Amino acid sequence: MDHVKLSAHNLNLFFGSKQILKNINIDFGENQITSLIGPSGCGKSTLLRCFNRMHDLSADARIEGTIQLNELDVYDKKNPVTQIRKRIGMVFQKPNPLPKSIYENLSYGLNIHQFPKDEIPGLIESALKESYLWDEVKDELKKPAVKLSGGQQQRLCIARTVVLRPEVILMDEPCSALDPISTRKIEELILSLRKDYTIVIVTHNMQQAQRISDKVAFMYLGELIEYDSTENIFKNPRQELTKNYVGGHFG
Ligand SMILES: Nc1ncnc2c1ncn2[C@@H]1O[C@H](COP(=O)(O)OP(=O)(O)OP(=O)(O)O)[C@@H](O)[C@H]1O
Repeated sequence: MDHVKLSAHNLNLFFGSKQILKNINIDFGENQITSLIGPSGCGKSTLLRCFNRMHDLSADARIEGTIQLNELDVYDKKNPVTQIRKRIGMVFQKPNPLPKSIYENLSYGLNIHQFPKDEIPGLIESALKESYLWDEVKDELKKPAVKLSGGQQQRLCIARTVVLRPEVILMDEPCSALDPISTRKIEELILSLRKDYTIVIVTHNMQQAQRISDKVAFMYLGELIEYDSTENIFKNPRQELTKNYVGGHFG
């Protein structure tokens, strides 16, 4: 791996007394797409949410171990969570645009982070182009975002993340609410974003994992069982559990 962008070391997570993540160690390479796969409830989303401190407000969540973004200790209380989330953005399962216009969905974060006012229109245009949405919305930027189709809303949510120029984008099953055509569009978009961002994506869709990822991490019951190139995970897994899962024998 050329350059490690994001990593977890000896990561344990407990909800109350129940241990959900067990000693996770993983390095994500810069400008790589990594899929997290595994049966329902194995902890994929919980792990993803650790990377940008989404558990901060869950009173019953306890995290041990470290997460690093380059040299930065993500859980060092000196680092405000808003800054962490600017650098490590997130896209959720269901498109969740703000109940505002298309334009305001993008200007919102830029204003919070005090980007210069005169740069905002240009940044919004670039983010919409980068997210394959510009041509469809350029003449109706004042339209309420909720009036877009589901697939367009998800591309808007991706644009809302990239407009802040993050380093990492976390995606939690971003296509699960979409039809096959919208899904393909988002997959193409994810592939095109790889040149600028490091992407970690939770997916249930094995074909999707094969189509878009450089590396795949297979989790089972809170443990990271195997982490390797996409080709090795699907064609030549080292672990019996991985083989059974990607072979469709359980999950
Ligand atoms: N806030 C919470 N409080 C307590 N338990 C939780 C909480 N969030 C998740 N869990 C539990 O943690 C475990 C892992 O859940 P998680 O959503 O990470 O799994 P997953 O692999 O992403 O599953 P799926 O593929 O179904 O989304 C499950 O047993 C779940 O019930």
